[in-house]
Amino acid sequence: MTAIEVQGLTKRYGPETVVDDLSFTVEPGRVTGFLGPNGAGKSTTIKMILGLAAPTRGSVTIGGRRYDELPAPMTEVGALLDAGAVHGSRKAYDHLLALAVSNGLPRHRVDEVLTRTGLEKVAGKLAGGFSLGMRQRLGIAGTLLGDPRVLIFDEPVNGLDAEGIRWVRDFMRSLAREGRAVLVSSHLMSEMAQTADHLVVIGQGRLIADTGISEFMRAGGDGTVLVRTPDPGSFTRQLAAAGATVREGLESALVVSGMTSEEIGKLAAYQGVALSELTPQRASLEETFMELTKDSVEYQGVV
Ligand SMILES: Nc1ncnc2c1ncn2[C@@H]1O[C@H](COP(=O)(O)OP(=O)(O)OP(=O)(O)O)[C@@H](O)[C@H]1O
Repeated sequence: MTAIEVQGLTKRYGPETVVDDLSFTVEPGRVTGFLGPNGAGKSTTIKMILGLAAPTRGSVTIGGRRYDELPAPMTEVGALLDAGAVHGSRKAYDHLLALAVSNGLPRHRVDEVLTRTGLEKVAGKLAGGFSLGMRQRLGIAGTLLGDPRVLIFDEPVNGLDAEGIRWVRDFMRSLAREGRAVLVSSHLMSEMAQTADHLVVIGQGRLIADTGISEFMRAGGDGTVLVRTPDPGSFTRQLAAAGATVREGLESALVVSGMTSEEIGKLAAYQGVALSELTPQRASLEETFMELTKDSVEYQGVV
């Protein structure tokens, strides 16, 4: 069953339409990256999924029901919007216990989620003394208390160091491997490249792309092929005769468009030309993302 279904979702604040007729689904068993530049409407969408903001139009359901129709929300969806939202004067264990008890969840879940997030040794310490990475783990532990099938994380790696980022990434992937639906928002494509299986990209509240990560990577190819050969001059003429367009790249490399790497390889073999490199060029994911969203960035930098 589709875990999260967003249909025609629209949110206006006064005259501003911050989420504009957005439709997408979040499926179980994969990490869906929810990407968009700052101000694109990601947080507002997540708030509507969680019933924290009312849609102006459209609907969003979790497992077929609106959030406010879920009898025990924490057993169906876990969400972390702001890892800082923890009482600093509470011990990690007590923070989780309070959450569990107030939601009618059994105490043993507290120990289970502490172990799962590697916090068992610091369970008795005050959350106020935690590093950002530890607070993030504590926040994630809280989302797991009800063992939900759907998890939502809003910019979970913001401000974390490399080790913290790696931990969060691996953790999201392990949750998806268990068959859970994981929705993770980010304004950084590079974060998503290593975490997400699927991407939903928005800009100015509108859907820009809803695609598998590998399709997104393929779309990033700009279609050129980098070729190196000891005699670039004569191979350039042969390529041009075969219909390709060739320009000179760095260090006498040839940047060829209009032919695939396979066709170029065959031509070289046919002509008896030695190649020392034959590499299809791809724009980086970050470049593809910037290109896709450039028209929808709220405030363009002025150079
Ligand atoms: N309660 C509100 N009242 C008025 N405008 C709001 C409100 N909440 C958000 N907005 C506006 O809606 C737009 C989208 O904000 P939102 O926080 O959803 O974007 P975002 O994609 O999550 O970006 P960020 O990563 O910067 O949080 C912004 O222009 C923001 O100023």
